[in-house]
Amino acid sequence: MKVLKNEKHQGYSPVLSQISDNQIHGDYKESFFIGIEGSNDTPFCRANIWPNPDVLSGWQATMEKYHQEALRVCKAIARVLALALNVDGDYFDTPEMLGNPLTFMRLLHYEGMSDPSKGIYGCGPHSDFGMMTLLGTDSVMGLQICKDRDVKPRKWEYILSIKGAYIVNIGDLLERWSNGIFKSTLHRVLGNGQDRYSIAFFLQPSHDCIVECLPTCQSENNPPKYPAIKCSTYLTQRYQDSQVDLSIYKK
Ligand SMILES: O=C(O)CCC(=O)C(=O)O
Ligand SMILES: [Fe+2]
Repeated sequence: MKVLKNEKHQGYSPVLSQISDNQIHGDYKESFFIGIEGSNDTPFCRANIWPNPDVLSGWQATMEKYHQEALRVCKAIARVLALALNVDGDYFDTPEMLGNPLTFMRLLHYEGMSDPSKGIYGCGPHSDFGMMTLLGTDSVMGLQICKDRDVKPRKWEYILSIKGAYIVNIGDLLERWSNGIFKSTLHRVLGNGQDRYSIAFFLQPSHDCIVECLPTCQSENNPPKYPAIKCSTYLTQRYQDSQVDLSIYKK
């Protein structure tokens, strides 16, 4: 499974290779990243790296099916979110918005014991960058959320995993779109010494989508809090900020 990752972060990432905002150590997790297939010069798209089918037969097809179904679920949730924001249910269903979404999937394995006082985490505190994340977890506790990131000291609450249910995290681009009506969820993962496995499916708008405050989320007394930004510009910046120098793994 340890197919080396490439510069576009596809494939396997070892423990300590990813770092969240304001963290000293990397995360105590290993992961396998599956992005969208594309030609090498398309930003955010690249041929995925798959394990040898002789070793894991049928794995690629299973992952591709999961990817397709997770996208279907996210698009259905996007319709509910649109109605909640007082725009048409199909508001996000345009080619510019969710027509060619930048969807990424990360299969995660956590290990070891976290110690937040020493900055040691399974996954350090962060919010996801995109529109929303569909998270499937096993029954090992670990995920915590902070409902109000501005209250200090921060209060962290465990999220129980419910068999057969997904956790949906609001991402930063949806916070921008909704002018802060939907707040992106600050979350982290603590290791408790047990192995923990999860699958995160990240939904991000189309590459050239301009994410700007929805007409229904602003008024004279409530002007847009964030400037309009192109999805790819925003994501490039956020991904660059969260990666440890990849060159150390290219031996
Ligand atoms: O594993 C989890 O429960 C959370 C994963 C996560 O937050 C992420 O990969 O962004
Ligand atoms: Fe996350």
